[in-house]
Amino acid sequence: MTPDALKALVRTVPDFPRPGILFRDITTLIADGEGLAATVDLLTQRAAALDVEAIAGIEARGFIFGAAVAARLGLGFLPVRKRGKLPVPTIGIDYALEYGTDRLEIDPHLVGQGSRFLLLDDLLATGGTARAAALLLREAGATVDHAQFVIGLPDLDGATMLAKEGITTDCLITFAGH
Ligand SMILES: O=P(O)(O)OC[C@H]1O[C@H](OP(=O)(O)OP(=O)(O)O)[C@H](O)[C@@H]1O
Ligand SMILES: Nc1ncnc2[nH]cnc12
Repeated sequence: MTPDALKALVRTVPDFPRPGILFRDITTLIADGEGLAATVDLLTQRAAALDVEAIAGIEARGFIFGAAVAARLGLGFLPVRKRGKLPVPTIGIDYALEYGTDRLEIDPHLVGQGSRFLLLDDLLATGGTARAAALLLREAGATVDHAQFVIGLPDLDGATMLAKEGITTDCLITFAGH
């Protein structure tokens, strides 16, 4: 399946969760068996070319793809969770995204000193979420040089925000506009 065919499986919902946001919804993509398999195949091929030892996925949509790619590559998966979900002492970071603010938390004991993480999420918009996740992983001792996404919204410049942190960005498909 080509990236254009994957793009056609993403549903666009205007004015969600706020007026003016064009929400790029991956639930239609993952409901399609071929679409889901092709997405995980493409992410895995591209992740395999990177020198990484583990994958971190961002709650919630990053879990869907991150754990699948980690399993394919035989790597461990670390969930970067939203506030209050982890049952152990955490480190956390507040951040802003395209349509709000939130807090991410991790269990720092799951991060080995210097271990090389690939950050994986469904969508890159402003980059605020991915940047926060990378800073948190680094605070715990990880190296984070690469981030991978199914969808990129280049007009929101998330790749520039991540580049300023020394992080390369890879998106399977892109949508112009917000
Ligand atoms: O690049 P940014 O502007 O930071 O936006 C991208 C983030 O926004 C969405 O997550 P959301 O917080 O809506 O959470 P969800 O995965 O739980 O739906 C998306 O899954 C990314 O994590
Ligand atoms: N436009 C958008 N669609 C879906 N998820 C998003 N996360 C941030 N911006 C988004």
